[in-house]
Amino acid sequence: MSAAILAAHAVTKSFGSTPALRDANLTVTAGEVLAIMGPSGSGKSTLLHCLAGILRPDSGQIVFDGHPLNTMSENNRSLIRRDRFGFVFQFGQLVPELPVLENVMLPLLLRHTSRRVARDAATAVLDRLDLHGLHRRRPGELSGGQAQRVAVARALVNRPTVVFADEPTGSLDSLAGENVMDLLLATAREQNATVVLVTHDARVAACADREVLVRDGEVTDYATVETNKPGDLGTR
Ligand SMILES: Nc1ncnc2c1ncn2[C@@H]1O[C@H](COP(=O)(O)OP(=O)(O)OP(=O)(O)O)[C@@H](O)[C@H]1O
Repeated sequence: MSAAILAAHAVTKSFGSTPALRDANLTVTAGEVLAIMGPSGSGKSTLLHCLAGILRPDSGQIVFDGHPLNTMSENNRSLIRRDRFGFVFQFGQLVPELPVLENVMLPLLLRHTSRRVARDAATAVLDRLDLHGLHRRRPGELSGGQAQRVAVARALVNRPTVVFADEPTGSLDSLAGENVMDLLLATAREQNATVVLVTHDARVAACADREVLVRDGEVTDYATVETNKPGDLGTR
C-alpha cells in the first residue's frame, strides 16, 4: 500500500464571517487520482487551495511529503509550489503574449533550467498531448480544448509530484472535456503523479480512483456517503 503524500488535518478556513472549511480532514495517497465533488459554495476550491499551499488555513495542518505546509515560510511554500506541484484551472492560465511552446517552457525557465533542456521537455509533453504543430500559436489562436491541453502540458512539464486541477474541463463541451481529462490522467499516471481534481461533473469524477464529497466545509469519503445516504448527494 502506498504512503500518504498529502493530508489535511482538522483544517478550518473562513473568509471574514463566512466559514469555508470546518474541521476538514483528507488524506491523499501517492499516485492516487482523487476527485473532490460537492455543491457550489461547499468549500471545494478552498480545500484545494489550502492543500496546494496557496491559502493558509486558520487552524489545522496541511502536510505534504512530511512537510507542514501551513507553518512553512511563504518563500519555502512557493518553492514547493514551483518545484513539486502543477496547476490546471478552468480559465485564463496561459500568458496571452507568449507562443504555446514558451508558455509550456515557463515553469522550467523559472527553475533556471537551460532553454535547450526546457524546449526539449516542452516539445515532448506537447507531443504527448497531441499538440504538435501548434508550438508557434498564441493562446488566443487556440480552441478551448487545445488551450486546456496546453495548460495541462504546462502543469506536467516539470514532472510534478502533485497536480491540482480545479474544474479543468468546466469551460469545455463534453467531447473536448473528455479528451482533456483522458490526456491529463493518462500523462499524470505515466509520470506517477498524484492528481487532486475539483469537479462538478460526475463523469469526470468517475475517472478518478476515489471520490470525496465536500459539504458545508466538511469532507466525507464518497463511498461512505453512498452507503449511508442514497439520493442525498448534493450536485451528483
Ligand atoms: N476570496 C473569498 N472571499 C470571500 N468569500 C470567499 C472567498 N472564496 C470563497 N469564499 C466563500 O467560501 C465558501 C466556499 O467557497 P469555495 O469557492 O471553496 O466553494 P466551491 O465548493 O469551490 O464552490 P463552486 O463549486 O461554486 O466553485 C463560499 O461561501 C464562498 O462564497
